[in-house]
Amino acid sequence: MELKIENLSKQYKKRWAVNNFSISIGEGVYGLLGPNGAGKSTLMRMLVDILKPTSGRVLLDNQDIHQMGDSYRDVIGYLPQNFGVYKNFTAHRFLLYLASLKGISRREAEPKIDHLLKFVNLEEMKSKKIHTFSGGMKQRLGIAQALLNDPAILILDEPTTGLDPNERIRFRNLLSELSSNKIVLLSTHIVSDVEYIAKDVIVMKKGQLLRQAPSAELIDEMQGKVWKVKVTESRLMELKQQYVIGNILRHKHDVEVKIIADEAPEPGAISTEPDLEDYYLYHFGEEAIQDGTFSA
Ligand SMILES: Nc1ncnc2c1ncn2[C@@H]1O[C@H](COP(=O)(O)OP(=O)(O)OP(=O)(O)O)[C@@H](O)[C@H]1O
Repeated sequence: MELKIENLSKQYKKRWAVNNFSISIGEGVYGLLGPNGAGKSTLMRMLVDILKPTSGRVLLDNQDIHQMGDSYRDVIGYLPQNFGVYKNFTAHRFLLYLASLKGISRREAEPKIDHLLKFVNLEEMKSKKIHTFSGGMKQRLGIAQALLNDPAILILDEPTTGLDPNERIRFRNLLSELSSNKIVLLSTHIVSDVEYIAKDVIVMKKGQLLRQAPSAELIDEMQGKVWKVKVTESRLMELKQQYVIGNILRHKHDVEVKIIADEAPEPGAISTEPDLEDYYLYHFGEEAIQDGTFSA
């Protein structure tokens, strides 16, 4: 199975939300990474064929998805970013309702719903109303609804929003269980969501593709660009004006700071092992800090 995006663009008035974007993905988990406004949601909405591209096309095994119509919708599962749920429905009734919208009969849906609720660890919530659910539970219910038609392609728009660290880990494990014979594309601006589980990280900047590569390859590009220095608070203030700063550790008498820079920022700077956050910081700098990329 191959999903091929060819020169896809979307223009809103004068702004290009997605600009000449081309990638090709096969089975496995792919992480679409980029700051707020990079164009991730717009790209995903075109991928599920609910938004018409200004130009370009998407092919599934060489067939144009727009021309495939319902036969494409049958193989797609989608979790939109603002996943509205019917608060007064129980989890069971909600899934039954969505199954009927997807053309699945009640007889077929009932065992599937039980299976999915078990899979997303919501068995005990089956008869509970959705307004009693935590953010993480709602997201997991969102995954369950996206899986109702046993889709071969799963598109998840910021699925970890609002999840606490435990729920995040549970969610990641759930995804890696799913991915063996599916194409799973998930968008996020949280680096740690995709660092370990994604086959490839697809980095998006201002509507364009910056890179598609395994995270190890992106990390490797950062060798020799990540530094640790110990400085005073006042020197730190100066460094902040000049460099992209990573983690700051405050000790009793000094401050240990991670700096992303092509060359040693200070005479005593020690070169350290990079990670994917460093790659992201290198390319998105302050933007990454402001949009909460490192808050998780
Ligand atoms: N319906 C619309 N009309 C006009 N501009 C839009 C519309 N939808 C998105 N945009 C603009 O297109 C750009 C890309 O938005 P998009 O929502 O795709 O980004 P994103 O990477 O998903 O960011 P976020 O994580 O904040 O949702 C933004 O500048 C946004 O303001």
